[in-house]
Amino acid sequence: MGYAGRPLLRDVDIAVHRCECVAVTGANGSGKTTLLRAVLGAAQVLGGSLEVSTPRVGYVPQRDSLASVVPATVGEVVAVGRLPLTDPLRRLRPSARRADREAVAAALDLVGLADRARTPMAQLSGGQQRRALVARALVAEPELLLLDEPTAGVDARHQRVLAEVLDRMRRAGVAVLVVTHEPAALAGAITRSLAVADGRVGTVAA
Ligand SMILES: Nc1ncnc2c1ncn2[C@@H]1O[C@H](COP(=O)(O)OP(=O)(O)OP(=O)(O)O)[C@@H](O)[C@H]1O
Repeated sequence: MGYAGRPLLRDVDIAVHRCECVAVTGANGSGKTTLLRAVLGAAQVLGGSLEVSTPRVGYVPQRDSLASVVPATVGEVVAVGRLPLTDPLRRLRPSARRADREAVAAALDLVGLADRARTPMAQLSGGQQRRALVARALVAEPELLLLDEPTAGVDARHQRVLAEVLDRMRRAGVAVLVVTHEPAALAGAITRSLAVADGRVGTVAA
């Protein structure tokens, strides 16, 4: 896996199954984000094969500079997460629109931003923006959830909430792959750990 034909990670042999929450740790620049981006098709798979067995993929990016500069409210940013679920014709139906609204409200409530739906995204703090991006991934009702440092800049209380949410999703059958520098914060959810170093992905003993 890599960029512009140059490999960053070699001999990657991993599988993430339903009901698992797999943590990926490693030094800055080791290739953790690249691993997630390869799953999304945004980094190159230069050899071998990569199979994603569901179209329902939720993604919490490490940074989303666009989300914080476009003049959109928190509710609108989170609602974008529903788009893959709804074809344009379905979205015209009041019942579908109501389901979308309810999903957005429930996800905002879960991440503690229920009262911020109408606030411009750019007016949220860094940690609040990360929580909104988590909500955006949740409303997609993902079967595979990819998160890139979701606890960075998030206070202890909301880190605990996130760990509970991830654990609940995992138990409900979601496959979770989370890049983190703070595995202790998500210990309640993580079932297995991988470490990226020297261009390779290794298993971390439990
Ligand atoms: N789009 C890109 N094109 C070329 N090289 C890139 C691209 N994105 C990242 N890289 C390089 O790939 C390497 C790994 O980056 P990556 O973002 O995967 O690291 P990381 O392990 O997630 O780091 P961090 O802990 O700092 O987030 C870095 O040297 C980076 O400069």
